[in-house]
Amino acid sequence: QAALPNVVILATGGTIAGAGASAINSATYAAAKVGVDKLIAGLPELSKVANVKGEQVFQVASESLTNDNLLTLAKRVSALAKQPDVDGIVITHGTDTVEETAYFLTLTVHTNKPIVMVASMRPGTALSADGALNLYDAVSVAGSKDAMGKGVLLTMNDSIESGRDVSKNFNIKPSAFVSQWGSLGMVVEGRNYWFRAPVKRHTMNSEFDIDTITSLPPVEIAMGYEGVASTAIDALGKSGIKALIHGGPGNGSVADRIVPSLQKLRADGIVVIRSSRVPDGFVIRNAEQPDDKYDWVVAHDLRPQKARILAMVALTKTSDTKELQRIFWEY
Ligand SMILES: NC(=O)C[C@H](N)C(=O)O
Repeated sequence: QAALPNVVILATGGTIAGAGASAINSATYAAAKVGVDKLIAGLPELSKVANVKGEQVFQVASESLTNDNLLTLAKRVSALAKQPDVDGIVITHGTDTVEETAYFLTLTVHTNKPIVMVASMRPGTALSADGALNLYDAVSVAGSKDAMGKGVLLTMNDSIESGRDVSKNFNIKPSAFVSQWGSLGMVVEGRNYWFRAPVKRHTMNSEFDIDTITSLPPVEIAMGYEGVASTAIDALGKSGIKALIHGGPGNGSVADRIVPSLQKLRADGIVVIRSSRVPDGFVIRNAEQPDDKYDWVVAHDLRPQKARILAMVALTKTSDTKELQRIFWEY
């Protein structure tokens, strides 16, 4: 229909494509079972808001996605966004790592067209399944002119979240996704209500471009906790990584006994990035640890898993720690 926007749904699996043995199975089910054509056929309401086409990119639970999957997906999104007959793109995804993929696309895809991630906490076979409405909302947001230029978005539970800020903060409830700086808006009955816009660099304003990225450097995460030993950090230091994210407690603090191991990594040319495992807040440079003296980078407000995504992308351009710190402030 000429009056409606053209939206492509890229399907990657997850619980939104999941199936359980019975309707009471809201938590026990197999993810990534239902194909995109069946998802679209099961939701005839989509044809009222957009001309929808589906493409099955992967069929996996999101905890099993790889760096290669990220590159494949982002390159496909970038190619579609360049097509004049595509107005918006929806990506169905598992909830476990959707925040990581959303941030990767935010950093690397150069487009103003809406890119909307969507997921569900319950499989479509369960009572009160949340996937159908979430998908309807995603398609309607992806087809909206007012969603352009706002970076990669996520629609879950009536909310429109920033792909940069959003995190999974609860592992069962449909209200699982929260952005510490607030939702961008809400989508209700196919209409968008906006309250904020992102200020960090994204999509069109990013210095990174998926069309020129062919591989991602290995970056790993080590957590901090009471009684932590240096075993994991020492082993990772010998594994060929280019950067290590330290997910420390509190303000991204680091146990005294771990500091020499992190200094050894830095002396060996590995970038050390100090982040916090606390869900909200941000890490301040030279508070807790002398980052200038040790030549460490701080992850600003990014949780360890998001800091890893930015580190991989940034390292495709530079390993200069001053530049990396600038990038962590700006994105
Ligand atoms: N709700 C979900 O989608 C969880 C699932 N493990 C996934 O991330 O694929």
